[in-house]
Amino acid sequence: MKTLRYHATCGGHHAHESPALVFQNVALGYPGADSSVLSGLNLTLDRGRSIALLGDNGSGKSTLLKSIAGLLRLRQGKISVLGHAVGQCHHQVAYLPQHRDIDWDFPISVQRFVLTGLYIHLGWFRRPGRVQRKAAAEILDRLTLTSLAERRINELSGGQQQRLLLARTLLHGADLLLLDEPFNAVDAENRALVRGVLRGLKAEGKTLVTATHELDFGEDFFDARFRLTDGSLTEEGAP
Ligand SMILES: Nc1ncnc2c1ncn2[C@@H]1O[C@H](COP(=O)(O)OP(=O)(O)OP(=O)(O)O)[C@@H](O)[C@H]1O
Repeated sequence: MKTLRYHATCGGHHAHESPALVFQNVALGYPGADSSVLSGLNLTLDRGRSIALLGDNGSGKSTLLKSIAGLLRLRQGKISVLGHAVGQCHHQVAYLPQHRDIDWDFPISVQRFVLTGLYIHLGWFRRPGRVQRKAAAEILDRLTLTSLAERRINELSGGQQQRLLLARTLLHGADLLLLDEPFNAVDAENRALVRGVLRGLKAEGKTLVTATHELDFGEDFFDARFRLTDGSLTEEGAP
């Protein structure tokens, strides 16, 4: 699968040498709420690594991913993403939201939905060109969605919609991928497919942060596992 490359990067001389992620004493929460969901977060993640975020419902996995994606204002501390302040590197950071966070009744076809993965590169008004359409078609094919390309997104099953979210995330062509439960509603047959795609990303040297309930990825997929409990983050198995 070919990855699209864009001139617009959040480069800078030393940016490519910096870790994928650095959290320094970060606290996260929502406007209007007195208490933070997570606090005292410290983490350094090197490029090319793949980590799991584990934790019960409501423990803050999505909140943590949203903060890295620049969707949540920090209450305290600092997050650096690929050597830049959080929110400055959207070209290189792709976020796969939870299935429930998407308005599936929005009237858009599968094909057009996938192409929204290019929004950050094209803006609202530039149309995708031939190369980009070809890349989108390849990704749909890889996720066995080609036959559904003209369908409305609300005509898909939950598992097909989940693969569609992954397709859009892949088209973004980012170096850092934030995946919020990418196996949600994916059936057994397609699990192998999704697993293969994620393994491919890892082999390409992408950095992956995956919120998951299940360790359905195979033994060696994650380089480290972090658990969110009682508002803090601890590495499992770390001394
Ligand atoms: N938009 C919001 N406004 C206020 N509070 C929120 C918002 N989104 C999440 N929360 C709260 O933040 C806490 C963490 O939620 P979050 O969705 O990050 O957990 P999670 O670990 O991803 O859970 P799940 O496994 O159910 O997806 C919960 O107490 C939740 O109620």
